[in-house]
Amino acid sequence: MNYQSGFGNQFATEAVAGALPVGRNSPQRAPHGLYAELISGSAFTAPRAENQRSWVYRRRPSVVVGAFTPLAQPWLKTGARDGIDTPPNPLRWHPIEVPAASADFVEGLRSIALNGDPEAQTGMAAHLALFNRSMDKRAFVNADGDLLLVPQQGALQIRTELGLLDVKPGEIALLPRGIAFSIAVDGPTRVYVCENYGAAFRLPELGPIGSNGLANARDFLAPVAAVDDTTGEFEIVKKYGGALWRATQPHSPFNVVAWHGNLAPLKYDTAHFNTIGSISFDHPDPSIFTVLTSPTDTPGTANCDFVIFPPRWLVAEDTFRPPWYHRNVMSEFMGLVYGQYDAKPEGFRPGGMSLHNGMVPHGPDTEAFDKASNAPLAPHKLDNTLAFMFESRWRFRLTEFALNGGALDAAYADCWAGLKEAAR
Ligand SMILES: O=C(O)Cc1cc(O)ccc1O
Ligand SMILES: [Fe+2]
Repeated sequence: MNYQSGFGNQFATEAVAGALPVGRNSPQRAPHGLYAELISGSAFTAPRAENQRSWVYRRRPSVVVGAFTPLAQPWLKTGARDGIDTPPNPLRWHPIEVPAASADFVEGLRSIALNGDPEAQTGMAAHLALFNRSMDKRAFVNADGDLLLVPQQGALQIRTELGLLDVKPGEIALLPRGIAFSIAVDGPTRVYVCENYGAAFRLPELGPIGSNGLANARDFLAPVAAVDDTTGEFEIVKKYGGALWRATQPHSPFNVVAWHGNLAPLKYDTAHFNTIGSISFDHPDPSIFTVLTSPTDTPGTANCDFVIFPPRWLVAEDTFRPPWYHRNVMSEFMGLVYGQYDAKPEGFRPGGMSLHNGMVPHGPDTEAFDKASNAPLAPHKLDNTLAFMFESRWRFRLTEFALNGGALDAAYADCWAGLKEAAR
């Protein structure tokens, strides 16, 4: 696979020599008779640092498509309005198996936790995608939000309008809103999905960390142009205002021969994350593990932070090293790609999920507490592990599927029952 590197870079790529106009975006006649089309990911007048747009040069413009009609997908929910009243308990789910019945990415989406409202361009959703079939002559366009895919089981071959991305567990994909894509898989596949209705994800500020560290811009990879010249009818599935719609068109939507700009799908390998931690004492706030952030208008208060807990050394002296007991104003949806999470060594399983909504107390289970309270404080490597968190300023409301679909761990709170009262 061939990629171009750099978060937010101004990329330029052509699958056919000479297809990209030089020195202008919209010549009177684009090269090779292609159509020039602009896709903007920010308001025209957004500040330069946040301005995102790409020019695509395609065999036919996207406007050549039939009328959209409703498409039922009863498991896919949108915004706080589609959630149900959610108890202020710590919540955890066992891994949900990929059903044997044939399903592609769109059919396999199962919404779990919701907040905000895409009409107001605020909030996010956490979904699972449980599927086993490749999308065939079918593309998905999400106009409601950007998608952040965190594959947990099975690799993804993603074809987008701008080219191809191969993404396997341990890596993530960021698919901007409004850009068509299609996903091919080899077998049963489980993906955690963050649908971000708010401001586009960006790299966090580094403050005193300096000019390097955490996720480095150059490790984000964008595709090169890869035109799909297959003929015949294509189905376009569009998520628009919380509903799915379908239309057909007589050609592939992946008919882009060349493109340039900084609005692009990206992949990132979390193995490249430069993890920073305490080299003196105390367990730091998990914000040091932020890979990407979707800010709100309130400084430092994210619509969504994507945070990872990667392999790392623990060396802090006279310190309880796992997370402390806490309750936070922010809401925390977590998943586990592989290995063990130090606060919950047994009950939180790869493919599982947890939700600790704003001001819901949580922290290490009894086993983790006892172990960490008595462990010799030699340097210790937390290895072969990758947990992550979608952290939001907005409380999550669960779907009926999440709360009553059978995967909820009814005994979760028991993991703290063994914590003894301190002597009086
Ligand atoms: O609750 C969790 O497991 C996530 C988390 C991890 C951490 O190291 C500190 C705070 C926090 O919310
Ligand atoms: Fe937490």
